[in-house]
Formats: sequence, structure tokens, C-alpha cells
Amino acid sequence: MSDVMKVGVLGALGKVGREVCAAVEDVDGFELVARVDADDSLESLVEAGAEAVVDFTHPDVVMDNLRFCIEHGIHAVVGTTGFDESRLAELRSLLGSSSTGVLIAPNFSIGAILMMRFAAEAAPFYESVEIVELHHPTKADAPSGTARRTAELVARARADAGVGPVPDATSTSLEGARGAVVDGIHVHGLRIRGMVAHQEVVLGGIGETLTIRHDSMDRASFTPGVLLGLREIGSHPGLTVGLEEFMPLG
Ligand SMILES: NC(=O)C1=CN([C@@H]2O[C@H](COP(=O)(O)OP(=O)(O)OC[C@H]3O[C@@H](n4cnc5c(N)ncnc54)[C@H](OP(=O)(O)O)[C@@H]3O)[C@@H](O)[C@H]2O)C=CC1
Ligand SMILES: O=C(O)C1=N[C@H](C(=O)O)C[C@H](O)C1
Repeated sequence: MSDVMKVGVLGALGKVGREVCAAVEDVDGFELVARVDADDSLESLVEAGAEAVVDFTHPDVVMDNLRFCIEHGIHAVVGTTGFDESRLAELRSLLGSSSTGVLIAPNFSIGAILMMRFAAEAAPFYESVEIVELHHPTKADAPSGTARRTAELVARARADAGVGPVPDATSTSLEGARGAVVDGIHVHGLRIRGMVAHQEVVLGGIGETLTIRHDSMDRASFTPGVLLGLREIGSHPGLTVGLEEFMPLG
């Protein structure tokens, strides 16, 4: 790879894609060679010599984009949501032992990564925990990728510490009133005009609660993490899940 990495952005006209294009153009070390949006051909990435792509598109199209990138040896830094274990398994199998790197990060903002980590650290100390995610009303997926990931991390931390199921005496309710359940953790989604991306993890024990909250007020909050992903992806072949893998968190 040359000193300047040639980058293509998928979803370049979208809310986050626009921010990513501006950030890639603004910093040294990267050249934005392709802006790809719906109905544009992925071949333009190859024609432009893209060495890496950033994908902020839609859960319905991201797997096709990644199949193309892996087939053409283009690294991928992916913010698009909708990844479950079967999708991750397919990516691992497609990547095999190739030198191509794919990073799937449910959230690129530094504060959200810390919020997930703090929630997992606190989880073993509390009987109760629920997650509330709040987003703009144009969001396609619910619950958010961040909320799903937080629930998985919290559930794993509780299981590792031998904490039992969260207490809940609900025996009658309207469908949805208690939210979705991810690995035994209740997750509630709000869609509110004026909001961007926000999450609270509410933990409770005898006589006390602890609330861990993160707010992205601007989509610029995602771009430093995306640039970190681009800087690191060339030296991390295979599949990486979570930007924290590239951060010195100890
Ligand atoms: N990991 C993270 O930190 C973050 C993740 N996200 C996730 O990123 C994704 C995008 O979010 P957001 O920017 O808000 O969404 P937008 O809808 O604003 O942007 C998505 C863009 O991708 C375009 N698009 C659709 N299909 C394709 C395709 N096949 N190839 C290229 N472009 C395509 C859309 O075009 P059209 O509108 O015409 O369909 C649109 O312009 C979501 O999954 C969201 O959850 C968002 C913020 C942060
Ligand atoms: O759609 C969004 O906006 C966001 N999507 C990601 C998610 O689903 O977690 C990240 C962030 O919450 C913003």
C-alpha cells in the first residue's frame, strides 16, 4: 500500500456518508477516489483503484457490498448495522486466510464504545439492567446495532460472573411494552425527531440505580473512529468486530 490510502465511500450521499467523505478529504494520508451511492456500480471502486472502502449504507445491501470488496481484495470499514452471527460467520468464511481486512463496528463514536465497556464492567454488580436507545425517526433498524451489542456484552459479563436472570414479575402486558429481549436483556427503542443517536443503560440493585448515558449530538462524532479504522485496517487481515479492538483500552 502507498503512503496515501485510496478510499471509496459507499452510501456517500447518506447522512453519515457525507460526513465521512468530508473527513477523508480533510486529513492527510487518504485520497477519496470514489463516492458510491444507491444505483451506482461497485465496479467504479475497482476502476478508481480503491484500496479500502467505508460502508454506511443499509442492512439490506451491505452483505452484497462486502462480498464484492472481499472478492476484489478491498479492505472494508463498516458502520452499517444488521450483523448477526450468521452474517459474521459468512464473512469469516469468505475472508479465509486472505490479507484483506473487514472491520464491523456497531458504533464508531469513542463515547459509545466507552459506554458499552462501562456497562459491561458494571453489569456483574447489579441485579437489574435494561437498555434504552433513542434515535432519529429515519432509522431503519430497531433495536440499534449499538443496543444489541451492549446487550450481548452485558449478558456475557453477567453470565461470566454467575449472575442469574434479571427480576421481572410481568405476567400480563401489551405486546412490545417490555421491549425486545436480546440475550435476556430488555432493550427499548425510541424514535424522536430532533435526536441523532443516544443510549442509556439503567442498572439497579438494592436501594440504588446507576445510569450510564451516551449522546451523539452530531454525526461528526463518528468520523474520528472511522479514520482510525481506515488507518488500522490494512494491518488487520480477516474479520474484526468492534473498533475497541484498535484502541489502547487495556
Ligand atoms: N456504526 C456507526 O457508528 C453508525 C452506524 N450507522 C448505520 O449506518 C447506516 C447508514 O446510516 P445513515 O447514514 O443514517 O443512513 P442514510 O439513509 O442517510 O444513508 C444511507 C445511504 O446509502 C445509500 N445506499 C442504499 N443502497 C446503497 C447501495 N447498494 N450502495 C451504495 N449506497 C447505497 C442510500 O441511498 P437511498 O437513500 O437512495 O437508498 C443513502 O444515501 C445505518 O445502518 C445506520 O444504522 C449510522 C451512524 C453511525
Ligand atoms: O442509525 C443511526 O443513526 C445509528 N446507527 C448505529 C446503531 O444502530 O447503533 C450507531 C448509532 O447509534 C447511530
